Amino acid sequence: MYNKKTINDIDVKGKRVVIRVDFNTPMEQGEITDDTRIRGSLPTLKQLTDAGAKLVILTHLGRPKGEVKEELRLTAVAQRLAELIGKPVKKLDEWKGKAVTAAVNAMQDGDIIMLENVRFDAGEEKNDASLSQFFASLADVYVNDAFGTAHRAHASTAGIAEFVPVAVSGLLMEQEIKVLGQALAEPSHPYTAIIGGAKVKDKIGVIDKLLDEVDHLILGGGLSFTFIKALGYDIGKSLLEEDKIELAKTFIEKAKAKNVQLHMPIDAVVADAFAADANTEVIAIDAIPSNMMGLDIGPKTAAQYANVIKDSKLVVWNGPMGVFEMDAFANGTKTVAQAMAETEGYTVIGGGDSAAAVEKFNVTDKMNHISTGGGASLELMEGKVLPGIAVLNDK
Ligand SMILES: Nc1ncnc2c1ncn2[C@@H]1O[C@H](COP(=O)(O)OP(=O)(O)O)[C@@H](O)[C@H]1O
Ligand SMILES: O=C(OP(=O)(O)O)[C@H](O)COP(=O)(O)O
Repeated sequence: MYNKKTINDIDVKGKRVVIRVDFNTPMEQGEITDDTRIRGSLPTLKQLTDAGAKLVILTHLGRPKGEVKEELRLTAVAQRLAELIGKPVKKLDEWKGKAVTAAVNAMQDGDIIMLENVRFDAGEEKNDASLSQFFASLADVYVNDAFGTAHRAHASTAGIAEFVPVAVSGLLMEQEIKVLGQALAEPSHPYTAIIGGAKVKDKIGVIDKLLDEVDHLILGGGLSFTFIKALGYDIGKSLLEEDKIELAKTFIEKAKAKNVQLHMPIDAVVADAFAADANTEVIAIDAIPSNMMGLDIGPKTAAQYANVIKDSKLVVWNGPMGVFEMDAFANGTKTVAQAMAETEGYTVIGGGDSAAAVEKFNVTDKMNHISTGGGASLELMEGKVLPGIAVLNDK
């Protein structure tokens, strides 16, 4: 698949190493609720500072869309990293400009600086060349350890590599490519994929490829409502990606043609508001009232899904079954997580929120691989080129 140079192939002593990580951690009211992604890059960061690099860390948090959003500053993230790595992490309030250059120029070997959220700059997601060049001006070496963002061609994940002579992968990136590649190269059967969550636009495309591979496809979470709508049911105020309904219809047909068992919710927990204290009801999927929204799969659906998972030899899960962050809508995700913990099949979880769910339900240790990337792991499975990996130097 990929055979990229890593930090083990280079000497970093005294060098300015700009490293892109994915510290897009789930947060609630300014507090980090799951630090899996920070812990995931610790081995890379430790190895680099222990070797005497001057580490300049870049990451995004959330989707601020090119504007400074106070609640998406990296203060809490830098603080958590400092605790975990046991060294000071100097967090800057800017991501570019003279103050950043001056701070980097003043670094000693082994120092760590984190720049402010790179998505505060509109140039980041546009892969703007001048922003890439600015990031590159801070670097003797570029390292990409942001597997979770490797499917994005942004200034800090891809553009920068064009302007730095040495661009290598971090240890997390290397590990993710290896483990996912091995699990999916010759999948064991029955092979089950579970797709849920809220990023419908990003994730629906992978279903096409999955239908060529899997025996069972389980749909849940916000994504499933576009399919339920495609079947002709009323979904009330549930999450809908209107312009993907036709695509969903083609996938339902393809599943039939390919003899793939497509599992969709038969019941749902509906609510009158997107809130922890909303009025809720468990209802059959063909009876969602027009003023309610589906925020979790129902208990009958969850039990069915658990049975399929238990009989599978390989299960790949991306995207929660409901709004598990709120207890009223957590049961579907919890049942699926527990079934994943109990199955004898090989289990792969992908995505920041899915990893957080597994952690919340205390079954992290029971999973075979928890990928830090949701969309990225799906695109890797689809066989797409991931720009954040493609730009790195070959061995
Ligand atoms: N029925 C639903 N309606 C709205 N949001 C949902 C629903 N089910 C799940 N979600 C939300 O989806 C989010 C995770 O989606 P996504 O980012 O696609 O997953 P991941 O981070 O694991 O890749 C969670 O925060 C969860 O609250
Ligand atoms: O959380 C992420 O992806 P994921 O939800 O697919 O796991 C990554 O940080 C990428 O974020 P993005 O989907 O806003 O580009």
